[in-house]
Amino acid sequence: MTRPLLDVEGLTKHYPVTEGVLRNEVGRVRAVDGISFTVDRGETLGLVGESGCGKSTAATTTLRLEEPTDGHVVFDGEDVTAYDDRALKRFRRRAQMVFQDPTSSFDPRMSIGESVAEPLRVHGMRDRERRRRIVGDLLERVGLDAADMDRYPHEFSGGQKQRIGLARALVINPDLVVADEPVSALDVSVQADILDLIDRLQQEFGLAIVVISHDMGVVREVCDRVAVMYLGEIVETAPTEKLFEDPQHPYTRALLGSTPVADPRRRGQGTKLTGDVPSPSDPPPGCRFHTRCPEVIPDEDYDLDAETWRAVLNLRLRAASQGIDIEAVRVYAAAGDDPEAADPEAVRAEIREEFDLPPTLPDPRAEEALSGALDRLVAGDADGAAERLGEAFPTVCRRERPGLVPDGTDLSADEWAAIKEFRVWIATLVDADREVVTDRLEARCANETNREGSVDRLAIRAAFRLPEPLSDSDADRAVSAAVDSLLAGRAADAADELYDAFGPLRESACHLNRRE
Ligand SMILES: Nc1ncnc2c1ncn2[C@@H]1O[C@H](COP(=O)(O)OP(=O)(O)OP(=O)(O)O)[C@@H](O)[C@H]1O
Repeated sequence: MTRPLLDVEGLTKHYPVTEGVLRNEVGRVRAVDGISFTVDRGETLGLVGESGCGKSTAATTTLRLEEPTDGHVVFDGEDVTAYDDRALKRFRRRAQMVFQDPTSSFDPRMSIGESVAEPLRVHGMRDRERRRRIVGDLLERVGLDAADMDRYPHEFSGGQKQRIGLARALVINPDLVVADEPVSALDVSVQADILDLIDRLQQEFGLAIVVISHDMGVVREVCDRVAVMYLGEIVETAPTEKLFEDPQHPYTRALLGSTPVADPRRRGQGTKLTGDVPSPSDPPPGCRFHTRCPEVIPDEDYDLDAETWRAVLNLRLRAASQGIDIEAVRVYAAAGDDPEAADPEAVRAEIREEFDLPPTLPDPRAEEALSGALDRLVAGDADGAAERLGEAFPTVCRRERPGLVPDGTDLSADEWAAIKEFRVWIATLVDADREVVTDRLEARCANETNREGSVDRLAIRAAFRLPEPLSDSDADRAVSAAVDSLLAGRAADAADELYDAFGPLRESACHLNRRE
């Protein structure tokens, strides 16, 4: 069977930002903003990215420890987002979470045997001796002693506690474990042991695991596939080796460039990440990474290298956010003399230096625009300067938001997004009988029916925004076959057709990789 255990599609979590006693909503933190990924049985997927990019929120909303704002989570053919309390309790048996800090995740008054056995008790196993047998066996499997079960958390080291945390997650035989930064609170000396243990347990128990980490080294060690997150979005997914050998997204390259690598041949590969992650309550337009991207695409009319273009855009961004304190620059340029009398040329030079801009840009048209903007800045017209820079230095990276496109196909980002939505919708019907499939299909396609009022191929294509034909002929064939199966009420076949054709594909979201 090729269907994944977990199919997450368009998952979104926005936290409201409120103000005043009436708690009026004045904004939203877009912690997770429409991410999609799959996890196969027995597979380890890494979710990697800098702090604050939404990894933990992705985990807690996938497991419905928090309610998602939007999107679907399909687990073994069931829509987790539609579960009632009972179904959710069943799901919690099958999908477990391991937290970063092993110390705070244990009750200091409970022996670790009681802690590990707690999920068994909660889920109804009353026989104490049986619980102790299971716990003893598991403690041994994670490298501790069965006799340790009568000891208390403070008697164990951080690494041992993380082993106990893993035992507790495994005690009710889950199919999926989500481990949030499983080693980042541990001494470097024991991190490798815990990663080895995760690897071993994954094989022994045939688990699907999602490992969340900010550390590329950790995901490389244990993951089969990796999804890279930036500011609430997934920007690239790829099998681990491919991701490290040939990263497609500039953010992945920058993350790799910021990770110390043991292999001297790979040292210095990529560029270091600079600047802070922008706030998820006001993410940049277009590609969210464009404000920091070392490879941000230059306007084609200019002849400027990547570094200079980055420097010009940094000035543009700072000017737009009113972040240039021209009075302070004047004080600096005056070097102890009256700032009001500071030489405008020296002030301009100071700004250029601050932004790593050369004294003259090599492209005359770009130089003209830049010096015009600098003149306005020096004259105290910050708005005019920002406007001039905004007009003169456009980039597609700011103008258009790139969606994920799969490698090796001609699909557009919109087509690929539509296929994933179609697939996850079908995935919730694989166990349904024909009438149910037909009813659901009719409801979904109600606005698209043909003249006779019935659902046909075109109606399904229209309802799921699947153009006919798709830009990629193989993809079109697979989608057509799935549509036919669906019309015949065979949802399981339709799902298989789509998962077979679009198994975990390599994807990335960057204008650089876009086919014209
Ligand atoms: N309950 C909440 N209310 C408002 N904002 C939140 C809430 N929880 C998380 N956030 C914000 O959502 C964003 C994503 O947070 P999240 O913890 O998911 O990121 P992360 O990648 O796991 O980071 P870290 O590794 O630091 O935990 C952050 O900006 C965070 O401040």
